[in-house]
Amino acid sequence: MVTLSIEALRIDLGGRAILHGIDAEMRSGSLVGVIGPNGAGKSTLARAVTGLLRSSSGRVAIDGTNVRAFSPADLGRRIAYLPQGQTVHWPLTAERLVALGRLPHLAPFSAMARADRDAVERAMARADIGGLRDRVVTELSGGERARVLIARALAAEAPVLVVDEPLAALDPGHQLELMDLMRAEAEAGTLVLLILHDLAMAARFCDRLLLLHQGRLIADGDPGAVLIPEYLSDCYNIRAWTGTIEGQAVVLPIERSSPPGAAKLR
Ligand SMILES: Nc1ncnc2c1ncn2[C@@H]1O[C@H](COP(=O)(O)OP(=O)(O)OP(=O)(O)O)[C@@H](O)[C@H]1O
Repeated sequence: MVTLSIEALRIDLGGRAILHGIDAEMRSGSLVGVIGPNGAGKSTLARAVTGLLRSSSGRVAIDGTNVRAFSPADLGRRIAYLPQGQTVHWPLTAERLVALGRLPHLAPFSAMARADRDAVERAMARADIGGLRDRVVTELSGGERARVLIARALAAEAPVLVVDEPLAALDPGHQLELMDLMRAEAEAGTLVLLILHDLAMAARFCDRLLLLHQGRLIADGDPGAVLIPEYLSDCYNIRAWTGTIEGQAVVLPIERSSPPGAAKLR
């Protein structure tokens, strides 16, 4: 069981505040979605959680220890991170790329042990990329490569998994498969922090949503409590239909709504 605490976190970049005093606590076994419009600070939060950014004040801690206090390998065993829109420049096979996910577990210059090879196999099976094993990743389609990168993150078998907008390159079937996989990871005990633009997927699969807007945490709670007309209008400038179809939550943007106080164009 791990506890990830974001405590009064403030991040400044380029001389301005990007995140303003974010507070949230999360535990193993949950699928937490981070949503918010472009530029809200979602990726910045992911980079702070994974120890890549120094906070101006406040901190992110795992079980009480500041993430910035861990060595890279120690932190890599605790948090697996798949950044947004990752590109792969080296012509590695998919299997070799997934194996890179085991690096935090290896002593310098040492070969993978049986346990590492087993973890790579498990990750490839969970991401359903066994058929791509020997393919060169630079020759894969965008969606195939995205699934290989998910497998690399899974191979770390870290208790915390942070994935930044993984759905963009995937077709609808693979989007549902990926969300099922993230759900299964959470049910198996991982704390999954998932940055998402797709509000319907967020509503349907996440246990909890953090809604960011202009670097502030506007709402934190059940999807039903966060995806309400007031927040959707204030943060995204949209009016949306929310409801259920065949028992599944659906959020369907209908039209742009005017920002508060703005004159209507029509
Ligand atoms: N290194 C940087 N220096 C200055 N400003 C930055 C830097 N990185 C990000 N920002 C700014 O911080 C704000 C938040 O960026 P961030 O990437 O966290 O947003 P986001 O919510 O992930 O957006 P998107 O949905 O578009 O990916 C943006 O205004 C961005 O321009």
